[in-house]
Amino acid sequence: MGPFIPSMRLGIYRYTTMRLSQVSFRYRRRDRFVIHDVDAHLAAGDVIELTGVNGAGKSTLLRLLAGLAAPTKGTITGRPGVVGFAPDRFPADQPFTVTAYLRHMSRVRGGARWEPWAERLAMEHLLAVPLGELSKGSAHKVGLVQALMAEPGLLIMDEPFAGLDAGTREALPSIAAEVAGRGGIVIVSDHQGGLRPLPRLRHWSVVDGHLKESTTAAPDQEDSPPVATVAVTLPAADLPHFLARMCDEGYRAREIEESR
Ligand SMILES: Nc1ncnc2c1ncn2[C@@H]1O[C@H](COP(=O)(O)OP(=O)(O)OP(=O)(O)O)[C@@H](O)[C@H]1O
Repeated sequence: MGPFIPSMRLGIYRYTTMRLSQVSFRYRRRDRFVIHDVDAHLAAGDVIELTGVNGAGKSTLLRLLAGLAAPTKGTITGRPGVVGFAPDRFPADQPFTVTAYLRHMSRVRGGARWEPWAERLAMEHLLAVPLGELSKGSAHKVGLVQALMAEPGLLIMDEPFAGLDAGTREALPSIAAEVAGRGGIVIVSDHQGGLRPLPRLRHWSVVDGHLKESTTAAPDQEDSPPVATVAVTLPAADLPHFLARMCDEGYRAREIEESR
């Protein structure tokens, strides 16, 4: 244990509830609606898996959640201030190397540190590569780093497992759990069950633009034993490491009040 440091900031403190009320969306006037009357709430610490067939409206819903598109009808409230969005198709047609792009995004994000994420996602060999020359999986990693670098309160990943190498696939559930452990909300569209190792994963499916939350637990959550909640007091400086360790071990852990 390190020395007690009386005050620290983890970046995410306010435990938000984000609400979608009667959200509908169409791309153009006179087009049909592709999202219909969605009511939903997302609480701090939630990790949500989103599924649906091609064209059901998953990416559109994620863009609405991220604030990249505005509902045609209805409202979305309580969106955390920092949103990280890793799109399904990372725009790789820009004339930058990976490093130049991530440096630029870091400046946009107020000097956020991207290097630890590049290291964690084993990207050193990609840093000098122009974006346009990246494989789909490598481009995804760059998209993930730009989404993660600013410690998002809302992290949205659209099909992040597609084309990813095994190491990064294995790292993603821990990363999602860490963001949730800091009080963030994580939403991931995924058909591959990549987040199923996480306890208490919520499951949403989009069917023809309608959102359904499945009431049946994922197989590995069925018959789960009763849970207990404990309070742990520790030096503030140890908090990030402690939360990461708990999340890595499959527990749901988060700070419940600001250190003084
Ligand atoms: N920019 C756009 N302009 C008009 N229609 C669009 C646009 N983007 C998507 N759509 C339409 O909206 C509907 C939902 O598309 P969306 O991409 O959200 O579905 P999805 O579930 O993510 O599909 P996929 O799994 O194939 O990515 C589809 O009918 C699609 O054709």
